[in-house]
Amino acid sequence: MSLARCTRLAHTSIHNQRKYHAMLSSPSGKLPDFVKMIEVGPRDGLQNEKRIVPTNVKINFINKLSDTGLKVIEATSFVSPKWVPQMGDSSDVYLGIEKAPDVTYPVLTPNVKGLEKAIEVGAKEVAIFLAASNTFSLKNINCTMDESIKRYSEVAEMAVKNNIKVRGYVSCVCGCPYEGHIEPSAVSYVSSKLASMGCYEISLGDTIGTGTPGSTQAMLADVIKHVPRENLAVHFHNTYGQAIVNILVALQMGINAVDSSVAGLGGCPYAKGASGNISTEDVVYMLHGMGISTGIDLNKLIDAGNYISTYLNRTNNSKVAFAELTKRAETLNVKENAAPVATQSHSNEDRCGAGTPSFPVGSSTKVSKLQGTSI
Ligand SMILES: CC(C)(COP(=O)([O-])OP(=O)([O-])OC[C@H]1O[C@@H](n2cnc3c(N)ncnc32)[C@H](O)[C@@H]1OP(=O)([O-])[O-])[C@@H](O)C(=O)NCCC(=O)NCCSC(=O)C[C@@](C)(O)CC(=O)[O-]
Repeated sequence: MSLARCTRLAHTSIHNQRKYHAMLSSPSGKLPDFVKMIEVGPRDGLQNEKRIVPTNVKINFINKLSDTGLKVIEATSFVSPKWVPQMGDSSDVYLGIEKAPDVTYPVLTPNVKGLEKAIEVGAKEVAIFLAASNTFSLKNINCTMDESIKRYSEVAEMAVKNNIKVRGYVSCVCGCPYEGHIEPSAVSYVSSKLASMGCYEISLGDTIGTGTPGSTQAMLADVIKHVPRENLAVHFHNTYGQAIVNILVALQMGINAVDSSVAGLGGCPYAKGASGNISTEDVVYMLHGMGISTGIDLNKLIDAGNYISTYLNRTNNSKVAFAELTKRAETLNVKENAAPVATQSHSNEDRCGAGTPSFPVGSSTKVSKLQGTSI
């Protein structure tokens, strides 16, 4: 995306974007000029949904995301449907999506069985997921950290033999829902293991969103001693509203890959109380406003987030999408016909509660009128 277009969407002049870019570059390094966004909405975003989302809705959602300029979209997970029923249609979803040639569609594989299924449908990239907490590991994948390292070594080896790229996740990098504080050294230990298994990128997951700029910096400073920052990504849930500032800290520390979820969808079924990921729209808005390009069309991203929020009948948890959709509604003068605009909610209870309105409340005609309106 051109700098001029970034400017229009970010409401900031090019002059100011350059100024902010220079000002916010930390003493230890310059802010990146480009950030790779990894969209995890179709997997992390939907896995916690109690009501099964129809396969065709998942496919439409991913197809819309493929048209936004995103280069990485985590499509689904080949986990046990007994553990995560929402992902039970992973093969149909993967086979049903239109795969853009310049986009990769990684899938989660918790064991060899999952990898075999991923190979069957022709997946080119898989993700394996370790935790920096033993208790979380037991709750999430039914084995200890040590057992999971052994299990994933087999998965990674088999993937590499099949020319499949492997991405790694570490959960609980800033805290565990069961054990509380997690030492940065535990995160570094697990990250090093993933690197030695051949993961080309390791995504550091603040699963329950308790990290602050301080704990994020301490954790990253330790991990960077063991794994090159070029091979790291960050993955923040926004439970405590800290995700966007934690991402800025990560960028200042030289990390240039960020996971996020449109409309702030998400949550881990085995991390009670954890809310959605930071919304992709909010991250992209911040990045463009600082003169950092992403290649993403923010308008199309908002449309994709609006599509899935409307389907789920949920409040759109992206502040940026909410603001821009409100503006679109005003421009189209449809406001008087719509029910009151939903207030933003960030609690998991609200997100899961039936009847929480998405934006805007009203007929699908009104919603579709708002799609694609330029900002
Ligand atoms: C790992 C297991 C399978 C162990 O679960 P288990 O019960 O110990 O496994 P099992 O081998 O005893 O198998 C149990 C049943 O599941 C079947 N099964 C077994 N594996 C598969 C498979 N791959 N695909 C389909 N079916 C499978 C297997 O065939 C068997 O079926 P049965 O014989 O009873 O009919 C299970 O615990 C599991 O699937 N866990 C995944 C949980 C999950 O998806 N969590 C969310 C993703 S992680 C996350 O969100 C965090 C992250 C990545 O976003 C970063 C962050 O924010 O922290």
